[in-house]
Amino acid sequence: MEINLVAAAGTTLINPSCCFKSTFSSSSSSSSSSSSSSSVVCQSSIMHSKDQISHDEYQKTADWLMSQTKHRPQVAIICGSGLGMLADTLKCQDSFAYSDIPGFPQSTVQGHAGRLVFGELKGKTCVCMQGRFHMYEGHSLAKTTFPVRVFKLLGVETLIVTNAAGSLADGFHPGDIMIIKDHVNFPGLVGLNPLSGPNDDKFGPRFPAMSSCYDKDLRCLALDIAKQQGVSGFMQEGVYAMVGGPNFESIAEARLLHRLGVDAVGMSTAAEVVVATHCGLRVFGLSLITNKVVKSYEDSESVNHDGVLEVGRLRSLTVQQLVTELISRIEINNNDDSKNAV
Ligand SMILES: O=P(O)(O)O[C@@H]1C[C@H](O)[C@@H](CO)O1
Ligand code: HPA
Repeated sequence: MEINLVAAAGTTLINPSCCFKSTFSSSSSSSSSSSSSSSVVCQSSIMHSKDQISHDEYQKTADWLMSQTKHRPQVAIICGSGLGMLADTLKCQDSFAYSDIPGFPQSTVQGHAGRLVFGELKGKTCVCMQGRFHMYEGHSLAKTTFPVRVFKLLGVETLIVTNAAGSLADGFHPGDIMIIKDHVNFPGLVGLNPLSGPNDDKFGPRFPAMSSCYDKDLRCLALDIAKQQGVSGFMQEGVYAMVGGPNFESIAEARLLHRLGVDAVGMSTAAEVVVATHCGLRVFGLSLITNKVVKSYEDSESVNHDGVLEVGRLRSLTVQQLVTELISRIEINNNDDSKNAV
């Protein structure tokens, strides 16, 4: 399938205010003073002690979910912008609005429905986040990654992360699917890390290695599956960089990222993967390339979120078929962490 870059990426910037639901400020709604709203704005930039989440809080959410559904997931999927349809393939669904789940943050971005869906897929029990949390929404990094530790407590062994990303690599095109080989966690490099603060040894070590956080066997398996499904023509493998957003990159920033060896850039994923790797989850990651990042002052195109969502829709079936087949072939150890909670 050929994807028309110009049609897909569009040229009009959307008004960001229309993406924010009223739930954005609900955590501070008990006070209407300006200090309460500024505390929301500051959350993502500084690690406050109030950002710390105790083991009990993760456990309470996991216990609540286990009391509401009989599903005990082995695989968790986080859907990126425009990729929420991955949840629709689950059979025997139990689904929960994030607003009904104790302790869960709220999604505020268009293309992120804000539902947690449990169900069966090709003999595996899965849980799927239809919508993720980003630091630019004002969540602390601990909050953006909150579900990952809950998944661990539910007994999940494998985490599949998907995202929409802009490409920097010269041979990449909108509509390509990039298997994530590694990441550059820009917020983490300057100290904005979900693992900052006291380490919770029950989840993992103080200094976790990140040298093999994207499972090599799963990457090879995905490439094999792509070949079998006849889609290897637009499969890529590369390095994803997480930036804070919400603005897309300036040309100088794009050039910098390109020189650093980044293949695709987005505003999520790396923090989730750091937390998942810390607590011993096996990770597989996919970026759907939704646009080329503008690297030239002569280029008159610009990216916008509607264009990002549109490419998501155009490639949704391919991503769905690839992920479904991957899940069906994942080997499960059946470590029941929901019984032997960490
Ligand atoms: O949740 P992901 O990383 O897929 O979302 C990307 C980054 C921004 O949130 C948005 C920009 O269009 O898409
Ligand atoms: N930059 C950052 N995040 C993105 C992009 C981009 O070009 N496209 C989709 N998410």
